[in-house]
Amino acid sequence: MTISVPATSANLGPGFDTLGLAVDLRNRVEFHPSKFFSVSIKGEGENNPRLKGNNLFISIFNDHYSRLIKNKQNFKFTFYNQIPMSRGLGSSSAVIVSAIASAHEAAGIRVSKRRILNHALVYESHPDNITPAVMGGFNVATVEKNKVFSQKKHLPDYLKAVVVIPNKQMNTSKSRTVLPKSYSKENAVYNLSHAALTVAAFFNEDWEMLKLAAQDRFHQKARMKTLPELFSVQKVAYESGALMSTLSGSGSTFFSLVYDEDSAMIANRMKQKFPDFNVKVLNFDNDGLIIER
Ligand SMILES: Nc1ncnc2c1ncn2[C@@H]1O[C@H](COP(=O)(O)OP(=O)(O)OP(=O)(O)O)[C@@H](O)[C@H]1O
Ligand SMILES: N[C@@H](CCO)C(=O)O
Repeated sequence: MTISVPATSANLGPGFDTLGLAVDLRNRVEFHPSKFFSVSIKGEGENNPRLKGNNLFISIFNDHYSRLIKNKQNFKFTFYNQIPMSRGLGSSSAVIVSAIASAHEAAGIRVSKRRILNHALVYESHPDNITPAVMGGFNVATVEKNKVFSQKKHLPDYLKAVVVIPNKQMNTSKSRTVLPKSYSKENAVYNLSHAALTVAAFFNEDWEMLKLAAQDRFHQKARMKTLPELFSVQKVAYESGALMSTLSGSGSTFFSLVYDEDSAMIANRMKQKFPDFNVKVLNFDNDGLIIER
């Protein structure tokens, strides 16, 4: 059985803990019953011995598998990881979603994407990464009574993502500690109106509106100050024609949405200006979680 889940870019400027989209960079896990438990990792994390033992995937898989089925069975897992860890591209969501989906598949239980998403909420309380990880596309999501309520918009293939990935990791829980404890009414209204405009611009495909809409007063500045080169990344992205350019999730990656025809030029400029950062042009992903039986 093979399960794969895409990377995600959350917040999208003003949509803190609310907006997110999926990009075509996937973590894939293959597994089958085996006499002995074993884990092998290829790609991101392959040189991290900690991941072979006490792995977030394995603990969530075990939680669900033991809940779903009485018989104990060992599995051989092979991970093919493309999503860099703690860089704001939803690596933890991909692991959480793939572990829950894998446990259900291993137990022979078919379950809807919506159920998987609601289970994922137990491990990541904000829905902005887990929702696009499961559903694909652009999503607006909220949580009520421990359930995710979301709306999805497919993203057209004439748009691309340019991601600039610094070497520096930014752990989400640590990156949340630099945020203000409260916001003024003025700033709350600013973010509310800009997030609403961002959603409307995505659904109406008014891409030129995004640059104005995607401005934020909640989280970006405080986080970008911990890696000040990110201010230059955003400036160069906009000067080069990006339609929106925002801190991806809790950082450290910077995400830009661009027209396909501009993507190579914008990526090349980023590579020249920021030679120490990893620059990638990615397609958007409209599939989310994929289960191959
Ligand atoms: N491939 C993986 N295998 C096992 N655990 C992983 C894997 N990828 C990520 N993790 C776990 O998720 C943690 C990273 O989560 P964190 O929320 O800090 O970053 P992120 O999800 O990449 O960023 P963001 O939520 O801002 O998009 C890692 O420290 C590790 O515990
Ligand atoms: N909304 C989350 C995304 C990262 O998981 C944050 O900004 O902390």
